[in-house]
Amino acid sequence: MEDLPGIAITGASGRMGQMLIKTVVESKKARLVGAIERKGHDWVGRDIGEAMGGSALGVTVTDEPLEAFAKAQAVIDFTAPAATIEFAKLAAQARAVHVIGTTGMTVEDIAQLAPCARHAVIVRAGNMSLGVNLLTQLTRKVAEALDEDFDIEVIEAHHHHKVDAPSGTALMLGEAAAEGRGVELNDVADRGRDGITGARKRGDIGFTAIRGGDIVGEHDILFAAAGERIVLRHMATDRTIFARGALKAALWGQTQKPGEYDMVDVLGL
Ligand SMILES: NC(=O)C1=CN([C@@H]2O[C@H](COP(=O)(O)OP(=O)(O)OC[C@H]3O[C@@H](n4cnc5c(N)ncnc54)[C@H](OP(=O)(O)O)[C@@H]3O)[C@@H](O)[C@H]2O)C=CC1
Ligand SMILES: O=C(O)C1=N[C@H](C(=O)O)C[C@H](O)C1
Repeated sequence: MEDLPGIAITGASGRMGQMLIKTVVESKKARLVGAIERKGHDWVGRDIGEAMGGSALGVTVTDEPLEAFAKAQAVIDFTAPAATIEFAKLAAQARAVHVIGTTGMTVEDIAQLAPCARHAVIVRAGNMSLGVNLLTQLTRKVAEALDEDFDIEVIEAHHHHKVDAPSGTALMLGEAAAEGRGVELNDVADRGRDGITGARKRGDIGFTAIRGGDIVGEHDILFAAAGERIVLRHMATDRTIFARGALKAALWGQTQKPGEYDMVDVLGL
């Protein structure tokens, strides 16, 4: 057991934080060594298992990330952009693999990860599931095969707590479609329509975000032309798919050189 890679989970009380803790505890390939919450959180100082309403797991929730990261071989982080940038610096200091599921990061945020990746492995993806990462490959292929007679729209739906839009997954799919077309997503993305928008611009890649109830995550890539439509779809019904992918990335990262990677690298797609 002591030989298994130790995993620390940030944002331990969050929807993904709790799912990750369960996934690591149930895994035979890793052990839970840290649970981190922010200063002032009422879980700090409590056993993480008990705080989650179950039996004790022998790991006390801490608000000292560096101490926790120093005991870990990997940090799995599904929190918020500002927190993730700070955690990246600390994970690099601790030479721990940093698996980042956090979405809503700007280009400037992402640029701040590069110096950290000189010292530690970073695996970052807007979606850690096998299905979505396979779908990015399919999206690229379909976009490559079709010309601009086919309008591309990415439509995503998530629960009403989600704070960022378009989702990280929608942006991954949009990037894949743009790559397939041989264009820069930034040049063609249409991210918000309201009022008199004018007719759709040929070659644009549109994004629509639906928010409601407890939808875990649904993504359609629509290729619409005169007289026909193709829809590629992924539907997540359980967050374990993201947690399992993140744990796989944490274990995969143990044997990699420092640098920035994504789930396509991890899954070998
Ligand atoms: N890549 C993927 O496969 C997936 C990515 N996600 C992404 O993961 C992230 C988290 O999602 P979810 O679990 O639903 O969100 P939650 O709001 O349930 O959890 C977020 C956690 O992060 C903590 N946190 C937020 N800001 C800070 C901070 N500045 N310092 C320390 N801790 C902080 C929160 O603490 P507090 O409650 O105190 O604010 C909370 O515990 C989102 O960006 C989401 O899009 C989600 C699912 C899959
Ligand atoms: O916030 C979520 O819940 C999810 N976020 C990720 C995203 O932004 O794409 C992944 C998944 O869809 C769930």
